[in-house]
Amino acid sequence: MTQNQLVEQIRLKKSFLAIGLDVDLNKIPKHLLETEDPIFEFNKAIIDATHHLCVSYKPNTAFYEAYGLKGWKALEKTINYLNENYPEIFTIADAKRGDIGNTSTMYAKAFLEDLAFDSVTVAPYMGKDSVEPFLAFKNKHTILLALTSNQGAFDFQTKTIDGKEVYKQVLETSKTWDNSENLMYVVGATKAEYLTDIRKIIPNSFLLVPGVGAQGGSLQDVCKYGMTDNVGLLINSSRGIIYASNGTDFAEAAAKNANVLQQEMEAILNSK
Ligand SMILES: O=c1ccn([C@@H]2O[C@H](COP(=O)(O)O)[C@@H](O)[C@H]2O)c(=O)[nH]1
Repeated sequence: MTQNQLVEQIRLKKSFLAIGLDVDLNKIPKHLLETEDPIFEFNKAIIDATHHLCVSYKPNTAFYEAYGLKGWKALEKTINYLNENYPEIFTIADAKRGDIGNTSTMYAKAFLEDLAFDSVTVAPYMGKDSVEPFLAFKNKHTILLALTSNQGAFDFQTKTIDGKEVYKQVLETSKTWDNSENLMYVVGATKAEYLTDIRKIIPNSFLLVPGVGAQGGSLQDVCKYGMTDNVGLLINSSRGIIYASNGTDFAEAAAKNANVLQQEMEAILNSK
């Protein structure tokens, strides 16, 4: 999917919501555990109930890898279900990969070619030759960790080296890499006050913004400081939506919570 197609979907649905599919078998409704593939059944019900309210789904691969082969199969079924039934949805494999070049190429093939996600999250720590293999995939997107939502972001990302914060160096340097037009960036909703500075460096790039909901980030603040003429934001909420209920009404309850965020987004878009 191209970025223009993503913007079209945002305008059509009046939503820039990315729903996180972080499936924990200890948290899903008990009746699903009796089915052959509880993770997929959970995802399918959530997707069918919420697809009209969001433009993206973001499975965090940790929640699938933790269940071994069964988890990986459920991830494959989930992305195939999305690509077959809702091809207009922008899909994100939140895998946070990155390694020496030939290994990165294999990671990129796994998520962008074999599983056919639209995008994958990548850590910038190993630099240019670890990220460019992901950027080489046409009409696919590499979402680089810039300033993350967790407390540990202050350990390295905000530290100053040679007079500039590390996260700013990540943003500036990554713009010089081959196929950098395929880059998007992760910026945590809990760091909204940094967005003014971030937008000075990457005025038009799409940002994936996790941290609204369970982590306490503010949608209003993120939009105030980070929104562009093309919206430029994908706001992620995972636990706050998918675990709205652990009863038989779980999908309906998830849709209710997603609807609250979509309505807020619509109001913000209408006010621009
Ligand atoms: O800086 C980051 C980068 C990634 N994440 C991931 O996003 C979701 C957030 O889930 P919530 O339940 O809405 O808190 C999860 O998959 C994280 O691993 C992040 O939170 N912060």
